[in-house]
Amino acid sequence: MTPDLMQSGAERWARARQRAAVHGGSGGRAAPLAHPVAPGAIDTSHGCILYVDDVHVSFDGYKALNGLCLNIALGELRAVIGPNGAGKTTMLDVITGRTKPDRGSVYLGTTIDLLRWREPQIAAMGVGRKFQKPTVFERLTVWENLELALAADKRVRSSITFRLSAPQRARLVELLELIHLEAHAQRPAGALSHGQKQWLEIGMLLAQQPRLLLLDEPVAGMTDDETERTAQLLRTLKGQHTLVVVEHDMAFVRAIADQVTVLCDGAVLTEGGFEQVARDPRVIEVYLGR
Ligand SMILES: Nc1ncnc2c1ncn2[C@@H]1O[C@H](COP(=O)(O)OP(=O)(O)OP(=O)(O)O)[C@@H](O)[C@H]1O
Repeated sequence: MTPDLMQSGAERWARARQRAAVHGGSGGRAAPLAHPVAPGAIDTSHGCILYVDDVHVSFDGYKALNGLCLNIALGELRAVIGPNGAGKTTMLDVITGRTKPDRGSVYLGTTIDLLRWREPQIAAMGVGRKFQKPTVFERLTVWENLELALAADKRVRSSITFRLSAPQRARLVELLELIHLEAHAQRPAGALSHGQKQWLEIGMLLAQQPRLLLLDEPVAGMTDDETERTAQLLRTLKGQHTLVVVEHDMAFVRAIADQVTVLCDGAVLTEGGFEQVARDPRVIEVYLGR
C-alpha cells in the first residue's frame, strides 16, 4: 500500500466515523459503518479492484517487469496489449501468485495484499485465470464440467450432495446459454471445437463467481465467427465481472475494450481508448519496430 492510498483510506475512514457519530441512532443507517467490509471480503468501496504499483520482476538479471503500474476499476473490461516479451504473462503470473516480484505492491481491493498469498488462496479469493490453452475435462460432458466447476466453489460445495439444487441447476443452464453451448450439454468436452472448449472453460470460471477474471489470449486459434461470439460474450460480462484480457488480436481488442493498456519492456507505455492508443506513434513504433 502506498502512503497516498493509506492516507486517503485513513481520511475516508475518519469521515465515515464522523458521519456515524453525527447520525448515531438514526434508525440504523450508520450501522454498516462499524463493519464496512467483512473479514476476507474485497473492499472495492473506492471503485478499484486491482492495484499494481511499481512491480519489478527479474529472471537471471533480465527485467521482465520494470516498474509496472496498473489500476483496474470494478466492472471494467481492460485489454492489455504489447509486443512479444513485453511482460504481459509475467504480469498475470504476479497477480495470481505464480511469480513473486522483487519489489512493488499488488492489492486486490484496498486491503488484500496479494503478495502475501499463494496461487490457490488468490484463486479462492475470487481471482480467476484462464490460460491460453483450454483445460477442460475432455471425457466428461459439457454439463459435468460445469457441475464440477460449481462444486469447486467452496461457497456452494457444502450444499452439493447427490443432486444440484434447483437454483444451482438453473444457474448452470443460464451459463450454458451464455457460453453458446446449450445444444452441446451432453457432448463430451473432448468433442468440442477449440473455440467451444475456450467458452466452456470461461463458463467453468464463471461458475465460481470470480470477482476478477484474467484471460490470456482467449481468441488465439479461434475462427472469425468464434472470435466474434467471444467478443459478444465478454461484452455481456462487462459490469457484472471485472475482466483483464491479454490479447494480440487487435480487431478483437477494438471490439471489446473501453480502455487499452500497452505494455512494453515490462512497464506501461500508454493507456487509453483503442483509437487513441492505435494512433500513438510510440505504440506504432514498438509494434512495427520489432
Ligand atoms: N521463467 C522465466 N525465466 C526466464 N525468462 C523469462 C521467464 N518468464 C518470462 N521470461 C522472459 O521475460 C520476458 C517477458 O515475458 P512474458 O512472457 O511476460 O512476455 P509477454 O508479453 O507475455 O510475451 P508474449 O506476447 O510473447 O506471450 C520475456 O523476454 C521472456 O523470455
